[in-house]
Amino acid sequence: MSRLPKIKHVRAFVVKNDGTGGGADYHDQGDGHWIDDHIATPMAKYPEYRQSRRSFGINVLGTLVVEIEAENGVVGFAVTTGGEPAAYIVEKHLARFLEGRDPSEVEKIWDQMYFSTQYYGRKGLVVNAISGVDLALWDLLGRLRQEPVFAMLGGAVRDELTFYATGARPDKAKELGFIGGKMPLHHGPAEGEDGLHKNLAELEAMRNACGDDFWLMFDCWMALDLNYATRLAQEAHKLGLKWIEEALSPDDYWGYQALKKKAPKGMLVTTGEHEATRWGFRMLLEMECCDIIQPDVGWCGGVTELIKISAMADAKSVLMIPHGSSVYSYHFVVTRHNSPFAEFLMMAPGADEVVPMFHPQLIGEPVPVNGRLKVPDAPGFGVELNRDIALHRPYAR
Ligand SMILES: C[C@H](O)[C@H](O)CC(=O)C(=O)O
Ligand SMILES: [Mg+2]
Repeated sequence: MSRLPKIKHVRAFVVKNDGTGGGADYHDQGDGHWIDDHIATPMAKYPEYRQSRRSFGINVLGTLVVEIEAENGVVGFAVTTGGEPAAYIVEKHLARFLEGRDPSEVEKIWDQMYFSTQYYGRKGLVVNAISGVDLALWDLLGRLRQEPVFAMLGGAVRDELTFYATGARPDKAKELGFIGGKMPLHHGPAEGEDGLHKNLAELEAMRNACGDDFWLMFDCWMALDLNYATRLAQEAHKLGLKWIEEALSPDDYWGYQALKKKAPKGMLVTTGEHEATRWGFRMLLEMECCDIIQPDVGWCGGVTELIKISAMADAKSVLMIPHGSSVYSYHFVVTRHNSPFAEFLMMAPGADEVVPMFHPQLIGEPVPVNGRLKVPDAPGFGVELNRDIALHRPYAR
């Protein structure tokens, strides 16, 4: 019988971007930021949506903040994306499966959240909302038990995390001590041979700047077709590209299966950032679609689901390197042998300095120094919600 206080209240907030950065909705940045500068996307076949991802609405959702308060006043929280529609789902649908319940019932609560929404959910926004609640629940549990989340997950298997950086300046990432640099792909199939050559020229410039041993990767953000991805992989292999990421639509399991067979020997095929749940990842793993899966713990179903996804990958000797998600990833990665390094998203506009990934929403968000980080051992995820930001609760009950 658990001695924990019961859950009293679940609250969902949205955050107005005050212009200092998108926080969990990291694509919600101002003009001139590298993350919105002519990046290849599935929408780039329409010239009017090619230059900026904000032009087609990449930032419409915004951040979701979930708070879960226990009867003794202790509050756990999490931030992810999903904004107002996710806040609606949390308050109007999911909260009922938590309020009045024992916070240690993570499995039962997850199961009820997922199967009660399955008829309109399964992936995307609804699983984002479930992930936010699940992360807030793990944060609350950690605070009630006075343990960091990584300890509740079985404990750290290494002393510190090692990071690669995602951003437009791998040369700067190298100077800052990262083990590799993942570059956004700037040109997709609609920009033809000229675009392909520009992509390769950028890679070559970074290879020359970074030297032969530094990892360089391309993030293709679902923008390519199989033919283009295969050509890019073959040409980029000559320049030592380590992996080609999310080249195709997340729904095209067959395409990924073919790409993995066609990619040059030694080049890794990675994907999964926009995949969700154990069932989605089972498809990627059983169809042998990739060498590394990249679930985002704030989108794939939270920690409770990532435990299952990670175990499946481990059994198949596939690495699991989560996408972004700051502390929510770090607490998981440090506990798993098949997650030997982590991603750090460079949120400085020029990708040339290390700033907190979810700024300004978290207080105490740790950042890598010299490409390394010891995961803080404060209770829960070890961060606090910045209450100076404009929080708004649209569906208060
Ligand atoms: C750089 C990518 O287009 C995207 O914004 C981030 C991402 O996919 C990743 O960090 O991985
Ligand atoms: Mg990516």
